[in-house]
Amino acid sequence: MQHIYYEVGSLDKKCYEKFALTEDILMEHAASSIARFIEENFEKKSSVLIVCGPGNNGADGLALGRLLYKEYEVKLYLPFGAKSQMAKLQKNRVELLGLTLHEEISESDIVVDALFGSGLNKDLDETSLNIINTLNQLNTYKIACDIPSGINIKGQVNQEAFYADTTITMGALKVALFNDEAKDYVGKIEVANLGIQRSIYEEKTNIFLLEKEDMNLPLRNKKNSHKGSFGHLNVIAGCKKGAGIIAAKAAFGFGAGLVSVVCHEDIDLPYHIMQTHFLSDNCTAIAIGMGLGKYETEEIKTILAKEIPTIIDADLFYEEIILEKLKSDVVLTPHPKEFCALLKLCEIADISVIQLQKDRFEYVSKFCNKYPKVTLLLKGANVLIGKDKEIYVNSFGTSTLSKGGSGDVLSGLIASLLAQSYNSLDAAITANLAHTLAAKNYKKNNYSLIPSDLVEEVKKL
Ligand SMILES: NC(=O)C1=CN([C@@H]2O[C@H](COP(=O)(O)OP(=O)(O)OC[C@H]3O[C@@H](n4cnc5c(N)ncnc54)[C@H](O)[C@@H]3O)[C@@H](O)[C@H]2O)[C@@H](O)CC1
Ligand SMILES: Nc1ncnc2c1ncn2[C@@H]1O[C@H](COP(=O)(O)OP(=O)(O)O)[C@@H](O)[C@H]1O
Ligand SMILES: [K+]
Repeated sequence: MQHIYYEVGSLDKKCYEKFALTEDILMEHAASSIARFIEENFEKKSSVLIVCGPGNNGADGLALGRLLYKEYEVKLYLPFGAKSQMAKLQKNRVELLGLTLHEEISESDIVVDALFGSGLNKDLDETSLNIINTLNQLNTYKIACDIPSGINIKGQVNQEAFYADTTITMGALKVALFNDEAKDYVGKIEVANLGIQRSIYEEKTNIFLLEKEDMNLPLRNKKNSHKGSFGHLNVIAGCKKGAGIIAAKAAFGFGAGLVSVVCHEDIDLPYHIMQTHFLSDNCTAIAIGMGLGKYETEEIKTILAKEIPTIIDADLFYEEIILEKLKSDVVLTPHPKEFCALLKLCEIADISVIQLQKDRFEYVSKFCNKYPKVTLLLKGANVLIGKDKEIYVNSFGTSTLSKGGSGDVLSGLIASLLAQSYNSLDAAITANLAHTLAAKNYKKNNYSLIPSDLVEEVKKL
């Protein structure tokens, strides 16, 4: 797991005050990291266009130009001149070196966007917008310095932003890089060391980026076992029975010893999945909500009142009957529209999906502050898993998963781990990693995935 921060100003301050490092030293390291990336990936003499803004992001770009000068064909473009102290200092240095400034954008092998970084604090004016649009049209390798210009500190893209192939971010990972709106722009993310090791630069945080190593698959080590050793999941199937069946199949493939679908009407199920009309006596986890539609309220209430590990999905996020359950340890897996309905139901906020997507981290925090026992998994391009004060980010997902039924597979995977006695947070983290990594491993075209393909890939992890 890596740390993620809302802002790194306080970490920079620690460097100045505690380690007597200066802004100049930090900046030199920031620029060196980008220079190293270019030297490792591009031949000498390649042309590098560096677009520098008026503040310290631009100053990073100017310092980079100085570091590459002579070995590479450096083209510095400063559309707004140098305004911050550091930008003026760096501009003076490049001028003393004999570097001339360019007056316009031209085709180059590499483009470095050092226009705006964490200081973007207002809408882009026409000139900046034109620059970003022109850069985006260039057919070259694109590197963003710290953060693609046009993305603000919350990760919102309110007009347009620079489409980076790689973002080299300074010091530590920032929340802004992981908002869904930023995902198409950031490309591959690398962290630049600012003069001390990252482990010293960083402080305690409540936000974490999940890595493959955080996935703890339900591998079986015990030899003396039987099916009952791996739990019995009950999936409650409603009017859209397919959803429950997909979840049940995913759960079985992910290790639950027994899986039953609870349904009043007779349904066609694979032979290894059982049907029952009521909850099983030995049930160790419940999955409810997917494809539920209208269901007998009293019956749902009775099921939710059971002290059995439960995952709630889909249709139930619109129903008041879940409110009582939110006081307990339960897993919720809403997509953005369902989460908006839930926020309203809980009287936390009455917002649109667009508003939610602008501030995903904030609303997950608000919800988890109010319901600290709940494990909340907010679906999206980057999934956020919130529990009490902590948020875990999974950025492995791809649009391969944008298909009906993908969410049902995820519910099944989480439910399977709950049935196998994982705690709620561990179940959500491992199942979500498995879900996204399975989709990543899928080799056919990225438009073609169906739920059963996803389950097959999960089996191969
Ligand atoms: N603080 C530090 O120690 C370090 C900072 N570094 C760099 O410094 C950057 C932050 O620098 P700054 O705080 O100077 O901020 P920026 O350089 O990101 O932007 C601030 C400048 O842009 C202008 N501006 C903001 N929004 C605008 C808009 N929409 N249209 C036109 N102009 C706009 C502001 O008026 C100001 O002149 C980081 O992103 C990083 O690249 C790095 O050098 C590493 C060390
Ligand atoms: N573009 C994307 N990038 C990453 N993950 C995605 C993307 N689109 C969808 N997903 C994932 O696919 C799943 C879709 O779930 P959901 O919308 O509930 O589907 P359904 O209810 O039809 O099964 C979620 O886990 C979501 O995070
Ligand atoms: K930038």
